[in-house]
Amino acid sequence: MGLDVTTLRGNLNLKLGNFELNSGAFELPLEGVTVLFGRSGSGKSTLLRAISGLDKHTEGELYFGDVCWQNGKTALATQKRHIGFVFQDAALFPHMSVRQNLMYSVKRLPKSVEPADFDEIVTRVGIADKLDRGVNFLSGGEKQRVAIARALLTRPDILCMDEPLSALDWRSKAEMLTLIEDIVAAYQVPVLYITHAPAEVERLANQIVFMKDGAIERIETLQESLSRVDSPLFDDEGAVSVLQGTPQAIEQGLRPIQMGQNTLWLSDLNELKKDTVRVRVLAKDVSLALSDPEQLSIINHLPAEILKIVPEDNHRVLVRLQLQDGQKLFAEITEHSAQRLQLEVGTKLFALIKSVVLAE
Ligand SMILES: Nc1ncnc2c1ncn2[C@@H]1O[C@H](COP(=O)(O)OP(=O)(O)OP(=O)(O)O)[C@@H](O)[C@H]1O
Repeated sequence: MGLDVTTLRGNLNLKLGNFELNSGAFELPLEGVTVLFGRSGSGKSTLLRAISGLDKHTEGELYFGDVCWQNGKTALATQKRHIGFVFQDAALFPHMSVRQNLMYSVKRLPKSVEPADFDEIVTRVGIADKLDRGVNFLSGGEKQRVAIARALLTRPDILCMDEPLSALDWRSKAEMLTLIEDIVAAYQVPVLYITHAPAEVERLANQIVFMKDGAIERIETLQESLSRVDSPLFDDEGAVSVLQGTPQAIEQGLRPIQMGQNTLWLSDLNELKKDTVRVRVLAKDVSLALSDPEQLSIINHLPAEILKIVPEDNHRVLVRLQLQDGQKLFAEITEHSAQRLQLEVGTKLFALIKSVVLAE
């Protein structure tokens, strides 16, 4: 990440039974976490297999920076692409200990690749005290940690994760999300991440590859995709905004999150180790007032300006707002309220936020 972002570009085709992957030409700067998102059967796993060279029927072309990975039917072998894999079921050797599983892949590294720092990785991933345990005696979350450590030990240029959290309970999911953020920051390894869960996308994604019927439909940043009123990331809870801010020390039993000159107050007091956090706000939890409602019990009220007003079904309207620091927020209000407040593009007002949670 940072200065030298490698771009993955190509156009891949792969036929599997009745299914055809025809990605279309794409150019993907590998920075942070790239989520592959789409309905079941849209071809996310197939695209990941084609990118990784795991299917020898892949055709088309693919370049990792200047290095050619696929040219027609000629493909660079998967092990020469320096990719780390983490799948839904950790895929460990069941009769080996954690350490043996890890060493198995370290020993098979090409001589040209220097193994990563074993102790540092197992400590960061949280398995240093489990190295001599048989993997059958690990929980689902622990197995996934081993799979992540195994992948990191090979110093991958890309980490591919195919629904890595889908078999875990909510608590393990939350811990793993924190771990994934941590390893992306610590090792600067770009991640290709498949998930169905919008909450995981909101928490992790820098950019999103939307897949549909075996093709890449579009590639967008998280904020671009959340700015569309028909974003595929919105489920039955409706439109969602993700705001970014800097956590401050707890004050009066609340956690202030600084966003430019304004502050959001969270009731979540868990320790936050990061400089920047993402918070999630449902549009239906945001209402609007023309004057600063200081007397209200709602603590979060931010000055905002209307960018767009979009009529929805059920006599409701979606109002796109810009906050003072430039971040965008959706409010969903009734048509009646919109008329009563005489809202129009450019109106300056206050967004009252009933509920804010950390994205996870
Ligand atoms: N080896 C195979 N032979 C035949 N068809 C296959 C094979 N592998 C996958 N398919 C089919 O290709 C289509 C795309 O599958 P893929 O797993 O890429 O989708 P996906 O978007 O990852 O779905 P999900 O979210 O359910 O995992 C599916 O219809 C699947 O049944």
